[in-house]
Amino acid sequence: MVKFDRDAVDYSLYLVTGRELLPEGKDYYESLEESLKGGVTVVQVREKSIDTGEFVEIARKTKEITDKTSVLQWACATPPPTTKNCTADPTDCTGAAGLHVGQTDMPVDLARSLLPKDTIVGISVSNVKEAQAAVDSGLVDYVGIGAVWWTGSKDLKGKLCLGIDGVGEVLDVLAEGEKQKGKVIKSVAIGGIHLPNLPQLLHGCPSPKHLKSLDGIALISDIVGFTNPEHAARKLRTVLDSYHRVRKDQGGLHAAFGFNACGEAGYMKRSGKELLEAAAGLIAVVRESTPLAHQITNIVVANDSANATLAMGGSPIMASAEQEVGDLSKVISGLLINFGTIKDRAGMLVAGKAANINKKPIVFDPVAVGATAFRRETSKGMRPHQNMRDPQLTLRVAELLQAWQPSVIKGNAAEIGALAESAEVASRGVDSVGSGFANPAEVVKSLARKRRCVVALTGKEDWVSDGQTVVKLSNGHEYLGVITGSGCMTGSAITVYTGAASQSVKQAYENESQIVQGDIFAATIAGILVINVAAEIAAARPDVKGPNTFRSALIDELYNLRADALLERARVEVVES
Ligand SMILES: Nc1ncnc2c1ncn2[C@@H]1O[C@H](COP(=O)(O)OP(=O)(O)O)[C@@H](O)[C@H]1O
Ligand SMILES: Cc1ncsc1CCOP(=O)(O)O
Repeated sequence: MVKFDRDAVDYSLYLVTGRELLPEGKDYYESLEESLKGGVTVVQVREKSIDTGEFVEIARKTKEITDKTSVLQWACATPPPTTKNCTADPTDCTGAAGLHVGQTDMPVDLARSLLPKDTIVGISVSNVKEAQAAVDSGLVDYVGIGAVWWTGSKDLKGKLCLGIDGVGEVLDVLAEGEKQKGKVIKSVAIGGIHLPNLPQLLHGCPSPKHLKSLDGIALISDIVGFTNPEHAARKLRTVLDSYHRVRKDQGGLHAAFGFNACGEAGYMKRSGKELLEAAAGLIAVVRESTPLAHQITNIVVANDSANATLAMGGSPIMASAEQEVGDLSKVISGLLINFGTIKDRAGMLVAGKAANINKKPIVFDPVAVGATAFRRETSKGMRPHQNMRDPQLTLRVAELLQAWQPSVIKGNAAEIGALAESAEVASRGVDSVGSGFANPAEVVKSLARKRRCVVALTGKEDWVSDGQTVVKLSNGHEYLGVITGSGCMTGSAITVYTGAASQSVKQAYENESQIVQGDIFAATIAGILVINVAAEIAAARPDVKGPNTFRSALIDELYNLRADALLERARVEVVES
């Protein structure tokens, strides 16, 4: 048996066996050896429908193979060996280092009483209640949290998929347990995890309250299902290793968010002046790179948003058909998803997923999200639908924020209030009413932490946070409040600027695990400032007599705007960092 320290087990890439998923002609033991070469760190023998004798034989042979490496192997409690040649302890007859039990398998207290002292015991949990029971038992070393997403590898028996938010909630239960009992419970996520959605999981999984992260991922099909499992495991390893490297390099909250605000140097606190300089610097980047801003927006503002995008130096493409947005995603710089008239739900879901996979920033503008239950539910997420098999159907009904990870959420007070589940600010249709939040800095900061993205709250003053720093921006003109679509244009501007920021950093600092790169925070500030400073200049023009002439002048001034004007006029105040 491989010697191991129970507390120092490397759970990072946990392979669950699934012989039924092997490609035709691929031998199980050959596949196993190859996946170990690719960097698997734990193997669990999972056999659900064979006799005990066969189970024991497979588990023993598997162990012979893992024993040639430093990888640990454990057995699965099902089927429990019951033949007279075996004790009821599956690890005893297979030599496994650990035992994994499901909720309907051998109870953990019984397993513990049968097992040698040093055996590792893990249990599957699919909700907060089961996680709490695992903590309360004080008997488990780790939990398998899942299913995260729909999977064909296990009958979920009607249980809800957790989604990334659900994984975070479970991790918070473990973190609370650790605080109270002083016992660390390790965790792996499982179910529907594949190479393309791994960065999304890693980005979103730190728990919202305690920022506790996963210790690893467990998979069947994304390793076993390939003819070259070594290559499959190696690719997963690259993402995992890069994630851990970034966390180590950058430390703290920002690394947990996965945003690379400052390149390899990691997160740096910046003054208002530094942030303004970074934002103003992006004006030239936009003009030089003409970022392609894909916008799924509403019929009311589409024309103004497209013209504003061009005037800023971007290139707009308004496209919402679900059949084309995936393809488009490969060539765009950034994506805007504007709720607006909320008709293109399928397009929004497909485009967002594709943008995450292609590492393009997504700006989410939840227009009037508080106005109707339909909008609220569409933005927030109804997990049951994620169980549905047909991916198209899943995409049509699954909810946006469960389906993809935004880089920026931008909204007025009513919209941000609705997403933050605050009753402080009411909405009237698409507008916000009342005097706003008593503490807007706290609102944007906590929503940024909860949603793991930059949050911008617009209005007379704008508040922007990346979950750590909060800035207040005090430019603009009241005319912006009396033309339609100024908020939507701000969304387009943020898309242009985040797109440019992300694409400009790509060559310089490649990181496999990050969902998006670039100075998303400064780019969000830039997008807001560009609209507001151009508005001030436009409103002061002698030819501007009211909202309609202002609207045309605004496009002109966006076209004429130079970095100097931003540096001179913009008022950026760091209120918290
Ligand atoms: N009274 C105002 N004074 C200055 N700027 C404003 C004012 N109202 C809105 N803005 C600016 O106009 C843009 C749109 O904001 P807002 O009106 O909050 O969006 P929405 O159109 O989504 O309700 C933002 O850039 C914001 O800073
Ligand atoms: C065993 C198990 N438990 C929850 S989901 C699952 C199956 C995971 O398989 P895949 O990685 O192929 O989605």
